[in-house]
Amino acid sequence: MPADHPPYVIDQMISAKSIAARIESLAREIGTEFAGTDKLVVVGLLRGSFVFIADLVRELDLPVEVDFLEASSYGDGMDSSREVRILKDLRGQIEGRDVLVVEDIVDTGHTLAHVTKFLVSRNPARLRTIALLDKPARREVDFKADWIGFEIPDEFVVGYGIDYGQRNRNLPYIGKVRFTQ
Ligand SMILES: O=P(O)(O)OC[C@H]1O[C@H](OP(=O)(O)OP(=O)(O)O)[C@H](O)[C@@H]1O
Ligand SMILES: Nc1nc2[nH]cnc2c(=O)[nH]1
Repeated sequence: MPADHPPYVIDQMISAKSIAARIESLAREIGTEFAGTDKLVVVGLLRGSFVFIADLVRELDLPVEVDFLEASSYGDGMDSSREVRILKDLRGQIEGRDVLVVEDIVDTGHTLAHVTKFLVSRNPARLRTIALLDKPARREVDFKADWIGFEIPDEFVVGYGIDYGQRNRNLPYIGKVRFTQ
C-alpha cells in the first residue's frame, strides 16, 4: 500500500531522448572496457535500476548475462536509513567473472559502497559500477562509480525506474518532485 504523501507535481529534469543518447555513449565506453570478454555479468540493483539496465544491455554489443540483486535503504520515504540490507541475492556465481553493477542513483553512497564490498568478497575477476544519476552534494561515504550518466543537484528525483512511495517508476523521463503545499 503506498504511503500518504503531501500533494506534489513532477517537473521534468532529463528527457527520455537525453537519457537514450547518454546510454548510447556509455555503452560504447563499457564496450571498450570489456572488449573481448565472454564472462560479463551485468548486475542490476532492484528495484530502481530495472529500466536503466534494460536499456543499457540492449546497447551493449557484448555477450552478457544478466542477474539481479535487491538492496534497500530508503523504504517508502525520502531519506536513507543508512542501513543497507540485501533483500535478494544473485542467482548465479560471480567468482572469476567480470561484473558490471548497474544502479539508478548514487546519493549518500551507502548502497553502492555496501553492495560493492559484498560482491568483491566473492572474488570477481573485475568489478565496475555504473549509475545513471549522481548527487555528489549528498555523499556521506567515499564512493565513486566508474561511469555516471548525469550529475544532478540535490533534488529528490523520480521516473525511469526511480520511485517516490513506490509510484512514478514508469515515467519515461527523470523528473524532480515539487510539493505544492
Ligand atoms: O546512495 P544511497 O543514499 O544509498 O541511495 C541510493 C539508493 O536509494 C534508492 O534505493 P531504494 O532503497 O529506494 O530502493 P529501490 O531501488 O528499490 O527503490 C536508489 O535506487 C539507490 O539504490
Ligand atoms: N526516489 C528517489 N530515491 C532516491 N534515493 C536516493 N536519492 C533518491 C532520489 O533523489 N529519489
